[in-house]
Amino acid sequence: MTATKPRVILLDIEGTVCPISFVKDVLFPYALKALPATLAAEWDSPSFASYRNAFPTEHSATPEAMIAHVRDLMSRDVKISYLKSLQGYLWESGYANGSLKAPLFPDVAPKILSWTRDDGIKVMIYSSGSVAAQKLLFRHTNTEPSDLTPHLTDYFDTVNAGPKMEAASYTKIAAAHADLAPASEWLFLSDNVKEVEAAKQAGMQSYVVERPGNAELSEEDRKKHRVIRNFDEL
Ligand SMILES: CSCCC(=O)C(=O)COP(=O)(O)O
Ligand SMILES: [Mg+2]
Repeated sequence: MTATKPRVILLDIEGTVCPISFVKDVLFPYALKALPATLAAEWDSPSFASYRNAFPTEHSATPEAMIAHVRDLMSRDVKISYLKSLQGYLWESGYANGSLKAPLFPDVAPKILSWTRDDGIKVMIYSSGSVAAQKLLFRHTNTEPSDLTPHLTDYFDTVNAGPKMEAASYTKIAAAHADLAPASEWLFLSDNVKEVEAAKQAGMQSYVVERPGNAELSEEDRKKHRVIRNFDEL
């Protein structure tokens, strides 16, 4: 474990609990494939209005304009909240019909279970993916049990917490559960060095997670931050 044993562990998703390739090569193509039929069926439906109205007007005047904009954003992996909300909506059917299942790294589910059951640690999620998308992913994993949501205390995204590279977002998250622990007893785990730096600035403990398929870390990153390859190292 860490110097001061954490009472809350805050987990990033992509590149930390599951491979980046699941997001880029499975989830993104699923959303792009589902988009035209979804827009054809639901363009004027009240239940789709919040997703459509969240887009800038120039990109939501017609289904074709929206499809072109979504394609462009996804090709550049832009993590903007109106895209993330729409993606979560498009993935619902895939998780429901079993064609999507989140491939967690093998150490992830056992550690979430032992942290919460044996160590009394609360586990929460902070991802650029929408809270709705986070819940879908953890409800439909490749592990046993498949649904890990009963073991997760809370979920944060760029809407309810703010950008992941800003210290203020981590301060806001810690403040939302100030009854559990001060920021110094939170541990944030992420593949993104800039996110780790922001969490540390906010007073949290934070380590870089190096998983297969992640971006290379520089020697400087390795000197500045503790790097783990597996949650069993904690
Ligand atoms: C919540 S599932 C989809 C993941 C996603 O869209 C994403 O952008 C993940 O980013 P993260 O902050 O978890 O690295
Ligand atoms: Mg990540």
